[in-house]
Amino acid sequence: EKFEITKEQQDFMNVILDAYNRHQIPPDVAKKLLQEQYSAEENFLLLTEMATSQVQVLVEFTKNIPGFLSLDHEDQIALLKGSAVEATFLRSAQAFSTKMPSGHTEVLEERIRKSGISEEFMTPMFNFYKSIGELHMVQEEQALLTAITIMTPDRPYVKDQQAVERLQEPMLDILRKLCALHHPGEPQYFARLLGRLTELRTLNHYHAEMLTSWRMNDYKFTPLLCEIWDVQ
Ligand SMILES: CC(C)c1onc(-c2c(Cl)cccc2Cl)c1COc1ccc2cc(-c3cccc(C(=O)O)c3)sc2c1
Repeated sequence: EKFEITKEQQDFMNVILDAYNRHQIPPDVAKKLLQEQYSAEENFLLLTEMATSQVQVLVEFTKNIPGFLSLDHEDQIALLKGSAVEATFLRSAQAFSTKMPSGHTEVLEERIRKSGISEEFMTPMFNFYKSIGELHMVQEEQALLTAITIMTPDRPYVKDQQAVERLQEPMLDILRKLCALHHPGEPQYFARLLGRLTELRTLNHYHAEMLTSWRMNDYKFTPLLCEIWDVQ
């Protein structure tokens, strides 16, 4: 059956979902969103802490994606560096639409809007957050979409793209079946999810500009972010 999820696909899905739920931003870091001051510097520091913690979460989640650790080591790094911003956009978008307790969402939006990011990037960023929120993804879809984003074969410097494709394709097949299962009234839902992945790629470009303008204003990042984003 085209939409029947097989036993091994269900097992695979449970591994991804468990990893996705196990690795989260520590509550004390997320809680800080409510406590600290609202100056641009304070907001930037908080968001830097969130992004740094998020990258650590991303690395742990990625290591749990079946097959990732058997890839060429340099390709593992290339996939993480190539997907870090997109995965963080997905994760923070999901935090906006589902995870955050109500009230945190406005605080997070306020801090992002007042953290030295220029106006021109706010529109595409918050349009993306809105478009993710409107999808009402279930947890399995969120976890799988993040894993699929990480396992994108055509990232810069990936040598064995076929090996990455072989890991991404089975996840796309499970996602297609999950969409049919969880959104029976919307035959186009899977296509809409894939459309978000295309939108994510454009956000990479805006993010690179955000980094440049932060650096021009002498904002500092953590060593982990400098390494994964190739800055400084
Ligand atoms: C250095 C810093 C200023 C920065 O540079 N670019 C970006 C960025 C920005 Cl603005 C937007 C998208 C992507 C990136 Cl990369 C950032 C800040 O990134 C953030 C901002 C907010 C959140 C919320 C998270 C959140 C909440 C609850 C729960 C969870 C969870 O995973 O459980 C996550 S993560 C996270 C990471």
